[in-house]
Amino acid sequence: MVIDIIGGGSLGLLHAAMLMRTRNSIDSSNTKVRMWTRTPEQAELIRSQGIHLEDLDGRQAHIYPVHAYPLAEAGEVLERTGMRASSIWLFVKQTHIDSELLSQLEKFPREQTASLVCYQNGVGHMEALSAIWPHEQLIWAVTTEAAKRVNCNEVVHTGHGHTSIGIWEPAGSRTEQKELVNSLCLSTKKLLENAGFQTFLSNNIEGMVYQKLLINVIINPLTAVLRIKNGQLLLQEDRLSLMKDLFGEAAAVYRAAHISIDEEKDWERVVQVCRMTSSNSSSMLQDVEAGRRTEIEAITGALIRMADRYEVAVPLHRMMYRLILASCE
Ligand SMILES: NC(=O)C1=CN([C@@H]2O[C@H](COP(=O)(O)OP(=O)(O)OC[C@H]3O[C@@H](n4cnc5c(N)ncnc54)[C@H](OP(=O)(O)O)[C@@H]3O)[C@@H](O)[C@H]2O)C=CC1
Ligand SMILES: CC(C)(CO)C(=O)C(=O)O
Repeated sequence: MVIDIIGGGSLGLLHAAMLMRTRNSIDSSNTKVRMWTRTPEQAELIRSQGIHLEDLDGRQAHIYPVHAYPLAEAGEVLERTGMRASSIWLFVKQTHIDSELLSQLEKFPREQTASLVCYQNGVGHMEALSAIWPHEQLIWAVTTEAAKRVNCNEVVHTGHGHTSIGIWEPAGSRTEQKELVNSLCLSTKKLLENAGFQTFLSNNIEGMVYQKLLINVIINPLTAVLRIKNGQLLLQEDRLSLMKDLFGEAAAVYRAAHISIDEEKDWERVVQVCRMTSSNSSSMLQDVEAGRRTEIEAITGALIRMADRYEVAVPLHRMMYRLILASCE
């Protein structure tokens, strides 16, 4: 089986390296990994030098060889090798999902039953992706693993978490092909577990998405504005009190929108993720530092839109939203 990884950023490089490392050591199955990057330069670098992975204990691994190509050349490359895709894992940001990427994904040579595993934080992307992919084959992956790309072929695993996967069912739709869906989810879980990622199957994946959103609306903008690592949020009373206030506003929105929330457990989860990913720079901080567009629209923006719909006041989240917009070039 071939796994096609789209996006050679922090999480994409981490997953490619961990999947390949498994294959090179214990996995006797025939799993192969192909990487698809935005630029030909990154693909060339990965092909010629492989990927360097620093794991959580500081151990280094050099993964070589790695098949890597620019996504724009997928049609040509796959026609030449005669291998169509069956499991595509998408590691781009919400901000990268534009009409060009959607069209490249739609044209990606693949089996009829191919799944698209989507790792994005925030909400909104599944609706966009369902326009070009059968929703029963769209797998939602919600992860608290953390990674930081240090250059185009080097990545550090900065935090251990867990990954929940499940099928996206848009409101009012029904999943017809239950057997196919189950086997796609099970095979994805097995691949992740073999690679060392703690993974759960969820039949309430939307609930997990909102649980994760609650974590991201607090950690991401705060770390990006304060320019600190996740663990540093817990080291000072003023930061903790800001986190609690942001949590309180978000909880009020969830209650108004009838999204399940357990205030004690969900708050503990936010603190736990800060601890488990303490040395990570959140993905939003990585964007702000690199002068890239952030995912604020899909994270805090989504919460604010929900708050507007249910007429709940969220002044602090509005301020975080404005501060992030103001801190980007
Ligand atoms: N980093 C983390 O610890 C975590 C991240 N997440 C979420 O996972 C998702 C990915 O995050 P992360 O890995 O940090 O993001 P990065 O910004 O590090 O990586 C995104 C990658 O996508 C590539 N890309 C963009 N457009 C295309 C395209 N058209 N074709 C091919 N590749 C493309 C970018 O290429 P280029 O570099 O050339 O621009 C970049 O390498 C986000 O939604 C994030 O919120 C979730 C949990 C933790
Ligand atoms: C889990 C966490 C908070 C790790 O930093 C993340 O989701 C992110 O950075 O976007």
